[in-house]
Amino acid sequence: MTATKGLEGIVAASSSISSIVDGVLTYRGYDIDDLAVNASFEEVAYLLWFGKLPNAAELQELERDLSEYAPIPDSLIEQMKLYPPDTNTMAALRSAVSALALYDEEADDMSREANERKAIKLQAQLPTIIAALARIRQGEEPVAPQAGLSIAENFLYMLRGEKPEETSVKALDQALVLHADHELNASTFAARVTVATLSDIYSGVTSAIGALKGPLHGGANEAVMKMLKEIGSLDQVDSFIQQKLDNKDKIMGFGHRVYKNGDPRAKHLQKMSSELGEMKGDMTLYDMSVRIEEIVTGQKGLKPNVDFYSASVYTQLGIEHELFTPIFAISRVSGWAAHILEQYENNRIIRPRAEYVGLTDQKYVPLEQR
Ligand SMILES: CC(=O)SCCNC(=O)CCNC(=O)[C@H](O)C(C)(C)COP(=O)(O)OP(=O)(O)OC[C@H]1O[C@@H](n2cnc3c(N)ncnc32)[C@H](O)[C@@H]1OP(=O)(O)O
Ligand SMILES: O=C([O-])CC(=O)C(=O)O
Repeated sequence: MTATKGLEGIVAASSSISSIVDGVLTYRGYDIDDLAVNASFEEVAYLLWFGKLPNAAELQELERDLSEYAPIPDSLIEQMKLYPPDTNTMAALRSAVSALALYDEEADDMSREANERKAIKLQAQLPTIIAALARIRQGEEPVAPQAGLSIAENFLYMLRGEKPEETSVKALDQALVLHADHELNASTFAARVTVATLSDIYSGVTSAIGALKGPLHGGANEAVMKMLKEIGSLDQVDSFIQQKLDNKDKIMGFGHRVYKNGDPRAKHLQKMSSELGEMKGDMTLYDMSVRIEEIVTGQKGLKPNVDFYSASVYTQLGIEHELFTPIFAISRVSGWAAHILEQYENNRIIRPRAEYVGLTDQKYVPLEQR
């Protein structure tokens, strides 16, 4: 038995949700380039969960359910107020989502119907939790979700306490579409491993949030913004990046396990970053990002992934970097839930083997002789 480090190239599940073939990403057979410019995030969530695009009545019903489930229990808000003020937002989100299960009477109901309902509840409640965590951290009262708003609009509304302008809503909605699912990425795999024991959907999503938090995965978008802040200005980019490359440090937001010729989502985020910069009349972050890309791609052949330009996009939307990875979770919970439902439908416990490389033939030595 020989292990493959990082399971590279191992096909560990069959799935009909999303695919990456020759650098083309599709959700249920629809090219991400098509969905990114045409579909709303709610349509995409429906597509991932139910395998087809919704008709008008189906979409309306989903939007109504999302609005109905968006409020979170008052006692959960009180609990979140007790979290230490400087807590990492992903750690707080992980705890709050785990706690959410305690308030759901059907948390352990394993029927398909109940699990679909819980998928919609989780999708509806994650934005409410994240906006509440952000406001609590600022010393402000959480703003309750407003019925009838899209997920993107409601999130920005709950965050800011006032209705956002159309351009921001559109940009965030498109970013949510782009992040919704991605085959067997680390957090989705974590979710599938967890629920393959027939544990509940909340356990699966809590595991996934833990996996998404790391800087090699979803946490990279926050790391990119920290790097841009540390660099500070366009004229500092060359020396900063060169030093990192010389030290063999990783440049966050670059590289990918599957895409070697570029992440198809990155170009949409780059375009958005440029457009938002132009609208704000400040191209600094965009120009810095483009220069970083020129150097890293030029010298290492590494291309930006989905996390690279999302950092400047979210900053241009006035969002603080502590919320970048949680926003990724707002989108990706749609994909996690789709994979969890798929795993339950055709389940077998996920239990691979390990190649043992430790000591052998050891004999027990009594404590007093050690
Ligand atoms: C949503 C997402 O999860 S997208 C990914 C987000 N993560 C990041 O942006 C973090 C930075 N990137 C990385 O750490 C990696 O590219 C990963 C984790 C995305 C993929 O990892 P792997 O498939 O294991 O690639 P691996 O680390 O083996 O990289 C291959 C080579 O490229 C180098 N490399 C990969 N990414 C980078 C990078 N961002 N900066 C500098 N060098 C890099 C590696 O050091 C390695 O070099 P070597 O062969 O000389 O040792
Ligand atoms: O697929 C991966 O390994 C990481 C990624 O891009 C994602 O989860 O969107």
